[in-house]
Amino acid sequence: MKYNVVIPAAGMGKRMGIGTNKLRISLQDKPIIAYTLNVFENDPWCSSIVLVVNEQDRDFMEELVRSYKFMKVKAIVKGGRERQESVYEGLKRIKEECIVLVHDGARPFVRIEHIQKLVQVTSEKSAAILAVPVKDTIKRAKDGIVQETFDRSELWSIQTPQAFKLSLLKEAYEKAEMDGFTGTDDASLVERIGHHVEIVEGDYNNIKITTKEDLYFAEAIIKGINEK
Ligand SMILES: Nc1ccn([C@@H]2O[C@H](COP(=O)(O)OP(=O)(O)OP(=O)(O)O)[C@@H](O)[C@H]2O)c(=O)n1
Ligand SMILES: C[C@](O)(CO)[C@H](O)COP(=O)(O)O
Repeated sequence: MKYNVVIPAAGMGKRMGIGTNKLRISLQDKPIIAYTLNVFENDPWCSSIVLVVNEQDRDFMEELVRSYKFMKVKAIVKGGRERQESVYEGLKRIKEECIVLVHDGARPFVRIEHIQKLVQVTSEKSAAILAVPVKDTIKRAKDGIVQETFDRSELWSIQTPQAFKLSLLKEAYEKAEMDGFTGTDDASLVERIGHHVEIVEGDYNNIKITTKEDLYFAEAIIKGINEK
């Protein structure tokens, strides 16, 4: 079963606070983005990768793709100001109907078995996302006062990849642009045009590297993988 993937990597890593794109940070001598690309390069189901970058990082990313021999990277595309714009630019490069995945460059530890499970579900249902059950109790608060406590058994922490039939995702992106809607993930754009999105359970190691403490978790995950 084949798919193409768009990898948004054009962020500025503001919450990391190092003044440069966090995806350039090395974990054990390899940049974060190289871990992410490596997963898809090694998945036989992945046909091609569209990598979305910002102009400041273009030379770095091109050199990285060359030196690590990421042969599946077929296009390196200029991103936008928000993640949603970057993904949209990437999607425009994929023309033929297919299953398309969107995966954050900042999630380097996704596993091939979960990607393939996601693709299988998408081939039947057209839209599916990786997620893990929420472990904390989640409350909604206003001005520091709790308003409600959610039923945790219904809550999921949403990850990427998120997978869709290409025409469905493009329709959702076009509609969002027309309506000026911004979501924090790709599935929310598909949900709002009335399409069901399936949850596929992944694992807790598929973290998004967002803030400095995530770098410690990332090192621990790499150590754990190497010890297996
Ligand atoms: N304009 C943007 C913003 C984000 N991303 C990418 O989307 C993914 C998830 O975004 P996030 O973790 O929020 O990354 P940043 O935007 O870099 O971080 P911050 O929000 O802290 O600035 C990352 O791989 C990031 O590079 C992107 O391609 N284009
Ligand atoms: C898409 C996402 O990974 C889902 O968890 C996430 O929402 C993208 O990044 P964010 O900027 O931290 O929301």
